[in-house]
Amino acid sequence: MPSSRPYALALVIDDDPDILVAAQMLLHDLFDDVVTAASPDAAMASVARSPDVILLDGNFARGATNAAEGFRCLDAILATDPDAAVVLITAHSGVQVAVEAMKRGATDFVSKPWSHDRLLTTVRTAANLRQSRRQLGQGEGARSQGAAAAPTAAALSLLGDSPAMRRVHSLIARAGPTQANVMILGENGTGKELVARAIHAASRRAAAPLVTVDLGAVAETLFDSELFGHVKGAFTDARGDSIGRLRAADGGTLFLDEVGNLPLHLQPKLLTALEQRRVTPVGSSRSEAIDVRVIAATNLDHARLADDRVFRQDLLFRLNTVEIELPPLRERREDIPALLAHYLRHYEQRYAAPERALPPEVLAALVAHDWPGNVRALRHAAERAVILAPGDAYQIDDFPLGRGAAVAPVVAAPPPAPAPAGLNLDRLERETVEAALRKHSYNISQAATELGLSRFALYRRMEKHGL
Ligand SMILES: Nc1ncnc2c1ncn2[C@@H]1O[C@H](COP(=O)(O)OP(=O)(O)OP(=O)(O)O)[C@@H](O)[C@H]1O
Repeated sequence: MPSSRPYALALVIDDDPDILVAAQMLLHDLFDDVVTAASPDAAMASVARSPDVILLDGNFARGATNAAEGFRCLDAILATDPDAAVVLITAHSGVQVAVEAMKRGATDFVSKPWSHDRLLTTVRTAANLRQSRRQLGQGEGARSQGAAAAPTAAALSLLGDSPAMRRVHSLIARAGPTQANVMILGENGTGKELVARAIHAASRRAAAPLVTVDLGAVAETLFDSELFGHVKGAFTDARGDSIGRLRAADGGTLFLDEVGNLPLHLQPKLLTALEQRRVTPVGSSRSEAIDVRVIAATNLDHARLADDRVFRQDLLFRLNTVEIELPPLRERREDIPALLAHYLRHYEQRYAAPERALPPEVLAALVAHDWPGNVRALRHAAERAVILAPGDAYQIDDFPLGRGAAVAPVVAAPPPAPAPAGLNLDRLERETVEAALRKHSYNISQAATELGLSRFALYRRMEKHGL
């Protein structure tokens, strides 16, 4: 029976047994299997199993702080598997270590001690990136050729041939190679992050890192340190220097996800850093120059963004030199067949399931569905159908479209299958999550707040229930 966890394998390489146990427990919800290794040498056999993500400690020798061993291991991993998503663990390291790791091809970094949500978000982003690299067949070649080869490949992963998507592709092709800041607007799940990646890949910065900050997930109290970094001793937990996301993106692209969630009183700090192109780490008296191109994304619509009680217009002006709007899927239904075909084939291969037919009346009902969760929901629905479909052809009730969902009258959606006995708690959870999502029109941040969950925890539950 295929598992409902989103990823297959994580590898954690660290000489501290406590870290290995903690990471194993934490990652277990996301990965079918979490394997550990206490040294780089011991890890290489597991690297050959193509983990979705590799967490790698920088230092193994006693007292070492320059991450030399970690870098050697990173090089060896990328030589074996150029698509590997490696997240470097940078405890007590100087800020240069994180920068150097990203330059050498690490996907991201986390500092010890980590917050659980932060680690899970980083790991998940890294695993998704690996998945898209593999889907694109990108490897060392594409990464080092950077701007020349990557744009077409990255743009290819953005499916859809509707007039709206053609406009999006054309804007990516035109704005990508420039230095212009780009603002991407669209409901949750419409593909804003994919567009950000495609723009970065089409830019002259493609060989440098794309660093993401989810402004919906950064705690207000950690905002300064997360964005601008801190120096050792700046506050109680600051046991080493931390580079901060803006400097980590130096030379590359900074992706400000959910920028509309940034509280009004913190917006001037971001604006100042972007205007002056300098950041001052917490606890430091010296500012540092940064060279970043900014891509921002939000699910706020134009009207909300234009309201200066929600968003400072001077910050908006700095961010939206070019604006790319991703319409909801219900306004570009002609893209649905290609997306369905792609994700059904994708999950059939992933789960070694038979390639089933999609009868025209089922396709018609899926095209007529309103998809309030947009492409993300369609993708999850395809995965559930691949796992659950009993026959040779897909039926409409193999797809979890949600109670009360708008489905074409041609084929009425049957009521959802009753929950198996003994799983009532599961059913209640699903219904509650679904109700919160509908109440907030699939605005993930608002639904998460109402449910008392982090955005990440809500995503996990959506994935679990195929919402
Ligand atoms: N045009 C597309 N072609 C193929 N897959 C897509 C497309 N658009 C979105 N997806 C898939 O849908 C999912 C959600 O996309 P993405 O994370 O880019 O959306 P988002 O708008 O950034 O969402 P959120 O606002 O909730 O963070 C991803 O799995 C992505 O691969």
